[in-house]
Amino acid sequence: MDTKKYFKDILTTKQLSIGYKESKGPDFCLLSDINLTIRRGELVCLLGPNGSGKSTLMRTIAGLQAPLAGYTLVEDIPIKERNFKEIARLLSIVLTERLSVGNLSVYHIVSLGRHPYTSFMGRLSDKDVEIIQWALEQVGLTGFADKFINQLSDGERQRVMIAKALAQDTPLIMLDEPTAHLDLPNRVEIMRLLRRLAQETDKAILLSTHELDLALQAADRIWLMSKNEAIRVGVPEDLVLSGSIEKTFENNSFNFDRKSGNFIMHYQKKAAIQVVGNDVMGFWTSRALSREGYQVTCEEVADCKIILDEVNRTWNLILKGRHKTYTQMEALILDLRKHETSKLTQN
Ligand SMILES: Nc1ncnc2c1ncn2[C@@H]1O[C@H](COP(=O)(O)OP(=O)(O)OP(=O)(O)O)[C@@H](O)[C@H]1O
Repeated sequence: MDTKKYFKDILTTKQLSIGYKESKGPDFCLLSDINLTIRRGELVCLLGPNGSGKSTLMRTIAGLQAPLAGYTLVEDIPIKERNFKEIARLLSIVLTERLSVGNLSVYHIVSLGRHPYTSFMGRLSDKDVEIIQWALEQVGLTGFADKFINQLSDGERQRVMIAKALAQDTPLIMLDEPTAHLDLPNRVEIMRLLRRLAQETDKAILLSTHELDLALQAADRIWLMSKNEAIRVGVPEDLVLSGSIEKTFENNSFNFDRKSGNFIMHYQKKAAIQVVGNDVMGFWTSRALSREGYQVTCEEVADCKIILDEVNRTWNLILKGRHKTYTQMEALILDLRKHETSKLTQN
């Protein structure tokens, strides 16, 4: 592998300030002094809560919105010194909006990606045709070329837009929330596809997303945005271990659990309950009990424990000296609720 090429910076921001110019009064500056780089062959995920400025940053980097200060270099030249055609050969963008051009074929849409290379008449050369076919192949849509956009699912439409970006043949592809309208299997597929493309085509791919879980699994690096704070950059594991992810998504209703990589909802806390057994059944039993508000522990709790039998899939509840065996979690939960209600009545 040509490692020099692999680590080459495609895009760099220098003391960039992003925000909005106000007609009256001072500018609305979201963040200043942003210094970031994207390298060839890497998938970078831009993460952050709603309103932290992800779209504004993406638009500013792409030159669609003027920075308040600073500038962006694409392949070492400031983007503002490049003309439209040059930029279109360096950087392609897939935006969130759903395509509303139902009467265009998949092939036609993907061929628009060749625009920066075709003549004024837009005639496609043999090379253009070859690249369009390659792009369709990359996203698994070879047999879809003649289909109209309105005949496709959301996942397929998104792949068409990625194929168009591939046909544009730019070293950097930017995608604003590419998984926004998709169900879980399609979200995973799109992330897997983008990761593979970054690795195999040596392109840099930058995407903004709310999919923390997928980003942690797929990204080479994460740009972590939160309001009025410098963007934190790092491989996912460094950002998790340093507590940055936890801090960014801190909330009264839930928290990010570093150990499991999951968000844990906060519930009203009831008494402690001991769960004996920590296999798969133990995991799901603890989940259900936490949702019910119990503080689940593996420490001894004398008058309230559940012993799991993984082999027979039964729950043995020992509550205030009484024993009862359950074959369904639901029945156990209902009994615990009854117990809580009777405690309240007694009080
Ligand atoms: N055209 C605009 N003029 C002024 N302020 C704007 C404009 N567009 C967005 N903003 C403000 O800029 C801030 C960042 O918005 P932006 O859309 O960049 O955030 P985001 O992280 O992409 O949010 P989301 O995750 O909800 O898409 C918000 O406070 C928003 O209200």
